[in-house]
Amino acid sequence: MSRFAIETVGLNHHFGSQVVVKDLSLKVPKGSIYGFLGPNGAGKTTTIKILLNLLQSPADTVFIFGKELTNNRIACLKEMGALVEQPAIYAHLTGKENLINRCILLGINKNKATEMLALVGLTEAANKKAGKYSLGMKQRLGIALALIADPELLLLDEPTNGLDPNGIIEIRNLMIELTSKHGKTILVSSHLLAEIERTATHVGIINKGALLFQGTINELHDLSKPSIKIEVDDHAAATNILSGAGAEIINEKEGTIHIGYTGKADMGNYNSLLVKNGVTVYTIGTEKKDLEHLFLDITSRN
Ligand SMILES: Nc1ncnc2c1ncn2[C@@H]1O[C@H](COP(=O)(O)OP(=O)(O)OP(=O)(O)O)[C@@H](O)[C@H]1O
Repeated sequence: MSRFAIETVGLNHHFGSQVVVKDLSLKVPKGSIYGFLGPNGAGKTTTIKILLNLLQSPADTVFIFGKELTNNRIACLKEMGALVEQPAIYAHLTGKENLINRCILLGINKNKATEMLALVGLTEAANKKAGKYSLGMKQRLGIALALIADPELLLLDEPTNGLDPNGIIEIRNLMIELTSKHGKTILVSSHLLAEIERTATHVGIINKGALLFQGTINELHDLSKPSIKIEVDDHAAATNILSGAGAEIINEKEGTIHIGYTGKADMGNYNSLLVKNGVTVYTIGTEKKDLEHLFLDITSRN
């Protein structure tokens, strides 16, 4: 059995002469929340549509739980639930009726509707017309619809787009619950790293259809080069002393200096050197580039 819920092997896709997905090899581990990141137009939605077989792919390029997609279309689709673009919701029906409707279509026991409403936190709004739902509630109903046939894998295309901070937190918590309590695997796309940084266990970053980074969220964190931030009473004197000692000055202003990190021992040495030379050190510590900047750095490379 494959340890990946999704694996693509050198996947390509083009619209006319525009190459939209370029030699893409995704590896989405089972049980992960995989943040599929990239700026607008990077090729995320196109990739998700390929995974769902809504767009064609060549044989032996897409594998869902180890099964080749084009030869096992139905078996693969049974493993997947998806929310791509707007959820297909009947506005004149209640949330519950929307779910019951889907149960009837799929030949699933209607009780599943109540279970799904509870899972996505819509029990109290079950009998309200879906057209009157807030955007966040509509997204949650969309996720409930995607989950109704109990798929192992959920593909969510920018599910927090347009939501307020509360709505974002609700979707975030729902994703964590679905993986931790229900053993699902989730691929969630976003153009904002900050939005999925706290939930994703793994990250794939694409731009112009090409994969620029793939790994765990910790591996992404490790990529950001740390610096040492020092707060002092006299930054001009401190800068002289530090550069004289060979430190790489990254920037300095109003009592704060950033220098390149070269190890813990050096940090101690810089501290005593400053103190010995009459500079008061208020704080000294390491600081990492925040992930949003790292994301911008990575995506501006190609
Ligand atoms: N049906 C289509 N026909 C022609 N070009 C398309 C089609 N669908 C998408 N594209 C183009 O493919 C590129 C990738 O689009 P895609 O929607 O996959 O990007 P995305 O990463 O999901 O972006 P966004 O975050 O804006 O949704 C874009 O340049 C887009 O204009």
